[in-house]
Amino acid sequence: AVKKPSDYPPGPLGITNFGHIFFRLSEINLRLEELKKKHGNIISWKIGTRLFVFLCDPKQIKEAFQSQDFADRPDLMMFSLFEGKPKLGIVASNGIHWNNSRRFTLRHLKDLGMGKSKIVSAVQYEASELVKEIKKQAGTPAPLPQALKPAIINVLWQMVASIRHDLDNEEVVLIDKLIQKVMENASLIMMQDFFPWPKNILPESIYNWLVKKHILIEAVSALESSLRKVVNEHIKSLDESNPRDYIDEYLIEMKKQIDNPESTMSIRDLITSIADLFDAGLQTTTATIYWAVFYLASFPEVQKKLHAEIDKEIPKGNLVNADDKKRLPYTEAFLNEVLRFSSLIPLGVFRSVSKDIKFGGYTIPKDAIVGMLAGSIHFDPKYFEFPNEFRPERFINAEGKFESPKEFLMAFGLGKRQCLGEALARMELFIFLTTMLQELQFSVPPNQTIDLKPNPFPAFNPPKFDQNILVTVRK
Ligand code: HEM
Repeated sequence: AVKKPSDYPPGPLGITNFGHIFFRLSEINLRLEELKKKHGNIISWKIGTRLFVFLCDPKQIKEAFQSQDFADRPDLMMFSLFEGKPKLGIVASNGIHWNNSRRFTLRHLKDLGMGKSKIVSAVQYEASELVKEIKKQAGTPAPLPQALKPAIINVLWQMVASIRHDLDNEEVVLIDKLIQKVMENASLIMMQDFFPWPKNILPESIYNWLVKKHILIEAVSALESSLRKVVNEHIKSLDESNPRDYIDEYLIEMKKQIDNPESTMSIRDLITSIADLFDAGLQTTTATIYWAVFYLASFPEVQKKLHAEIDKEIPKGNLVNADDKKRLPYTEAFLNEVLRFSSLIPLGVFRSVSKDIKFGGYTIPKDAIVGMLAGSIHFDPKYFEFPNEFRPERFINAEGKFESPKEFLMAFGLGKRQCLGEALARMELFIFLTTMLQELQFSVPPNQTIDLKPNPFPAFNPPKFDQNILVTVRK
């Protein structure tokens, strides 16, 4: 438990109890807006046994998140599916474990912009297969096809393990089903993170029953064993002179490092890193593509400009390449506006401080959980004019070129732990959406509406996925 120092940042008094947080977690953004008005740019808020500090000012967020002092992740179950200490993989690990896993993975992702990247080819292929699937529902109002998620999963599997499934193959969504199962129980996992005290007063079996521990254990061990199977197959078929993918490269590097006492590489770390890539890369990319399609349908004048730009630069029948972006400033502006307007991760991904830190005139105590109000900044007229309007033009400068206000658009976080998949995600969004727009038009079905409010979910803004959309094949 965190002690409150006398100069801790201002915030609501007392401890926010379980009932409040359990039922109102999805309204946490609204509550934070109120707190910001009342207390200023650095707020502290005790939720259960943990002290949260939320940063609201872009300059301060930048200063904090870029410094090593704020580079840790808190020790929360919600970040790491696999138990054990120290935490392995990328998302939940800290210190040398994090440093090594992040560096290795970034190196693997580095040549995404290049013409011959295997991952780019995989994205192009999945995009064209997906367009075929979407065409099947032309003329009939229906939700976007199930195939969208398998297409994104295939890209990740190609990169990690050179695996591809047909978009209607059940096996491809297995990994998604397992992650979903864990997510469905997110509030119970959070209860264990923030309200561990019942553990001390209840018999262990009753506590475990209450938090449905068996569901979590089952899902996590199924996930682990399916990833282990893939890794074992790679160990058997590895040809060191011809690495196929992320797993092969990891195995080769691990062997090279075998006598290095600083090495943190292990099969368990590899499996955790793969789970992290799926966990961090799947829901996020899928949800953003859904948002983009709902905006296209809702703002037809924007879609018209996109069609015009794409028809001129990369007409139907031409493969879209990662570096075509330069020739499509409006498309690039649209994608950035999608990221702003959806603000998928409105509070960032929590960080923590490993010692007491003096910051902004306050002390942020060791082990405090630090979030940032990215979503609120995205809708602040100080940083984005007419923030409630969907306006890709805001990112186009006087010369007609794309220009991003990098310091205010925080969709991928920033600093030391900035999204490691940002380049991959941006490339996927660009190729998927441009390929779709070459051939398709999206609209709101007659006499129906599309709700652009997110599905209520704590600290995550997914769209209402099941809404109908009308697809027309372009002539
Ligand atoms: C539109 C899609 C995506 C969004 C909006 C997004 C957003 C984010 C955000 C906000 C963070 C936290 C950064 C911070 O702490 O400052 C993050 C971290 C991360 N993301 Fe993404 N992400 C996306 C796609 C992806 C993809 C495709 C991958 C990889 C396959 C990925 C892998 C990761 C990893 C591994 C981390 C943890 C980095 C670390 O702790 O060092 N993300 N992402």
